[in-house]
Amino acid sequence: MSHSWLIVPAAGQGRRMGADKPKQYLTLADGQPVLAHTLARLHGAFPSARLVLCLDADDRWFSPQWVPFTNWQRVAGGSERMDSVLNALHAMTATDDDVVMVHDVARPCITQGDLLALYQAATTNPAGALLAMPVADTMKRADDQGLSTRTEPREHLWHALTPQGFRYALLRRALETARQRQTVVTDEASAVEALGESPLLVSGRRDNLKITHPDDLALAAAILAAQAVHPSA
Ligand SMILES: Nc1ccn([C@@H]2O[C@H](COP(=O)(O)OP(=O)(O)OP(=O)(O)O)[C@@H](O)[C@H]2O)c(=O)n1
Ligand SMILES: C[C@](O)(CO)[C@H](O)COP(=O)(O)O
Repeated sequence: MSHSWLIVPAAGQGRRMGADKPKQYLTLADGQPVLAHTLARLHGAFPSARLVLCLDADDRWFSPQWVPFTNWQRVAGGSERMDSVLNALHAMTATDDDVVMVHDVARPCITQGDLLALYQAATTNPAGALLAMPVADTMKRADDQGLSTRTEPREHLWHALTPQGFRYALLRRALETARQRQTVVTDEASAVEALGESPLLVSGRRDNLKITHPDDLALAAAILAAQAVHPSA
């Protein structure tokens, strides 16, 4: 019997946020931290999935009260995001064909529609799938002084988002290969592409914000409020 798995990398320090605690523990709305909102969204779409939560070994802010899943485990994060995800893969009792979706804890505005669309694509495409956003702005290449030196072609250029979903065996092989090659990848799809596979890009909502910089917190709160009024907007 195959199972669905969710890996949530939540072991980051939030350096770019510059707060007094990791950004996943900053209060977002309803007095709940970012982490609680993200896990609630994932649970709403996949209530029976198995959750593997990657937390820093020295995390002193986490509380299990924020985990709505019945079947879940925590694993220690690693030095890079990919190490945290690999630690999760090594701790899972998954079978090769289980579908594994990886979603940043820093993306609390993810919607049920996008989650289900990604799951469907990851299940039907052997090379997996990732939520992504076609680039809508003109893209500039800067020099070290911040001067625009070139405009990059934006045809077929996408912003990679999360979740990204793959069969367990492929994802584990891809990240272990990246580690053996001493390559640091910033998303799972990069590692799968390096094997010569082509994951499917699934066009996702533009409000699937990754909370990264200080002004992202208020923006994420505004998105959640707007989604509450217009759920399918
Ligand atoms: N060693 C790491 C680094 C990051 N992450 C997680 O990966 C996601 C995306 O990373 P990012 O937005 O860069 O978060 P941080 O690493 O916390 O941010 P920063 O780079 O500003 O420190 C986040 O949910 C973060 O918690 C992780 O689990 N393990
Ligand atoms: C996985 C990701 O969110 C896709 O855009 C992104 O690569 C994470 O990058 P970060 O530097 O770890 O935030």
